[in-house]
Amino acid sequence: MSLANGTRPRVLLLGVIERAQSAWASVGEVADIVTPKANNRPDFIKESLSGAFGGCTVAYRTFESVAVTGKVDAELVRALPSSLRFICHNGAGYDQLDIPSCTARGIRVSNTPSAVDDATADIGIFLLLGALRNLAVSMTSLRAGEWRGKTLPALGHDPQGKILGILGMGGIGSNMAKKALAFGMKIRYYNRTRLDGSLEKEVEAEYVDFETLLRDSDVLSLNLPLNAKTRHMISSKEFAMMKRGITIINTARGGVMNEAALVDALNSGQVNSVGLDVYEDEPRIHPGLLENPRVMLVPHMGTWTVETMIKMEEWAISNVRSALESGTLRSIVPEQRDM
Ligand SMILES: O=CC(=O)O
Repeated sequence: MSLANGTRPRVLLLGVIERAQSAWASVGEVADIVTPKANNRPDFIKESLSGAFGGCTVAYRTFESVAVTGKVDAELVRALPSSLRFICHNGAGYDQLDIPSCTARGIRVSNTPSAVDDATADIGIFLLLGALRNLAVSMTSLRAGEWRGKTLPALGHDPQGKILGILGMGGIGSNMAKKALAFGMKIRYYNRTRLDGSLEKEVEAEYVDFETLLRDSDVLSLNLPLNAKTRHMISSKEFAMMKRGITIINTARGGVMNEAALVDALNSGQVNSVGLDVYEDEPRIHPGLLENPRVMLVPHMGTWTVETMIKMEEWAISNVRSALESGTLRSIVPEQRDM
């Protein structure tokens, strides 16, 4: 493939391709791959402004590349080469990217929506069962040679017959609903838009308003994207409306829930137990969560499986190919659908 002026297209690689080597090699056949030398944001910005990435039309980025570039915010977007037209993000959640800034610069962004559904819902179910059973402490005490611990852990709870409230019924939420049905849970959900009747039937879920979801749920699972509207959607006021002793699962993004308010709600007993894969300021974790035996913690590993990693990388790479070959994206983010 060559551009009108006879040169090969250039693709900027931000992060590492872990598994989908052959799919990535197919990009290398048609484009020159450029990788930054910088390993921190100031150096990356300097390198970019020096013209090192000039001519790149497409960038592929991973969630972890934020450690080098920082967030793709207005400042970073300004520093990117003026040739850049597409950013193909490997991940479902794209809150690391400031979409309005990308749109203003004419940069289209894609994510990898349904590729993550199974693995994320699986870790959601793992956290749900683990939090209901208070397994965090006994798993740690066993490894410390103390069997069930110095004091007996509190008895856990069964999922059967409990109401699982799903906040955000997209691909992950509905996948989780189907899996929770196998554990005998009753599903309620709240979503910006109600599912169509057949999908609602398939997941056997009852649509309720936000407040009813908070009031009725025995377990609440957060499955919605983080954006300006959803930041701190669950905070002190919402905890106060919940059933006393609720269990909360978050595999979405930490910022959807106010972590300091969560610690208070755990300390007061309003929230009985929590299962978390995501945190407000990763990799920092609120000490009140680390100290609390009723908190089950996983370090953002919802999609951390060989199969899902391959699916996600291949999906993101298919966006790179599509951008190079036809100037379109397979899965542009919803905010840019009209672009
Ligand atoms: O957190 C994982 C993802 O957004 O894909």
